[in-house]
Amino acid sequence: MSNSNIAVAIDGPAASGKSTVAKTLAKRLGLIMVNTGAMYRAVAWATIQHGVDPADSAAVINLLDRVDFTCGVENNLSTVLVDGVDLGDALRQDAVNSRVSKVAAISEVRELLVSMQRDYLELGSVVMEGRDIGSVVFPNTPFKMYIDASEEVRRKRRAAEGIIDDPTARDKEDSKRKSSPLVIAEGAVVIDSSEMDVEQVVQAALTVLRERGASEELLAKAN
Ligand SMILES: Nc1ncnc2c1ncn2[C@@H]1O[C@H](COP(=O)(O)OP(=O)(O)O)[C@@H](O)[C@H]1O
Ligand SMILES: Nc1ccn([C@@H]2O[C@H](COP(=O)(O)OP(=O)(O)O)[C@@H](O)[C@H]2O)c(=O)n1
Repeated sequence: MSNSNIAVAIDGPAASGKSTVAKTLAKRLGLIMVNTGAMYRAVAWATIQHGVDPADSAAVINLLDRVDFTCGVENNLSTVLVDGVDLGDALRQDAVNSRVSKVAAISEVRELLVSMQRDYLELGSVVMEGRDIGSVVFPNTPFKMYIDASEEVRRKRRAAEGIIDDPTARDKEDSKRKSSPLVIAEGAVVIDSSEMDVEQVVQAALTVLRERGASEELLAKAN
């Protein structure tokens, strides 16, 4: 890593609880929380906006040159602007859910977004969540976790949010891609959150940081 900022990498399948834990951990430790799924969702959203078939790689790659994707931070949370607009909850809509795996399978899309994700470390220490953070974005960080939960629990958690999305169906579609599929990164600690509440998962994550040598100064903030 280029400076003393640290990266906490949190990966796992859809609706396993990654964003919830990443947000809580980042808030307690005063770190920037980066939601990388929102960036892939932003590209999927742009394909809708511009009438581009998300399965047409050449057309999606061409779109990357025509649309401006800007990542930033607001209140210690990552933001993504598409041609200057923060899309907020529109990124969680059904049409985005059904397109996002297709754009995420395109290597050029991943290269652009991975480079924007790495740039966050210039701004400060981060808790970053996604599918390939420990394996591709920050393979050298010691702070790696894979948050899992059973299919049944994940379906129930997403349904409780009132969102039309079958997280396990999207995972199956994601698993078909050749570049950067979801894997348990080398050295990642697996936390099965099926039977845990949010606080228990956060405590398990803090234990990983402690055991992997995070500074006392950082850990003291969590108390
Ligand atoms: N340990 C947990 N116990 C119960 N519900 C949880 C837990 N972690 C997350 N949730 C809930 O499950 C849903 C999905 O969590 P989220 O953090 O969005 O998952 P992901 O980022 O992995 O897709 C949210 O409604 C969240 O409040
Ligand atoms: N690092 C990442 C993050 C998300 N993604 C893609 O983006 C989609 C949406 O990610 P997300 O994190 O918003 O999804 P949820 O886990 O919230 O359902 C995933 O299904 C993947 O197709 C990815 O390929 N790599």
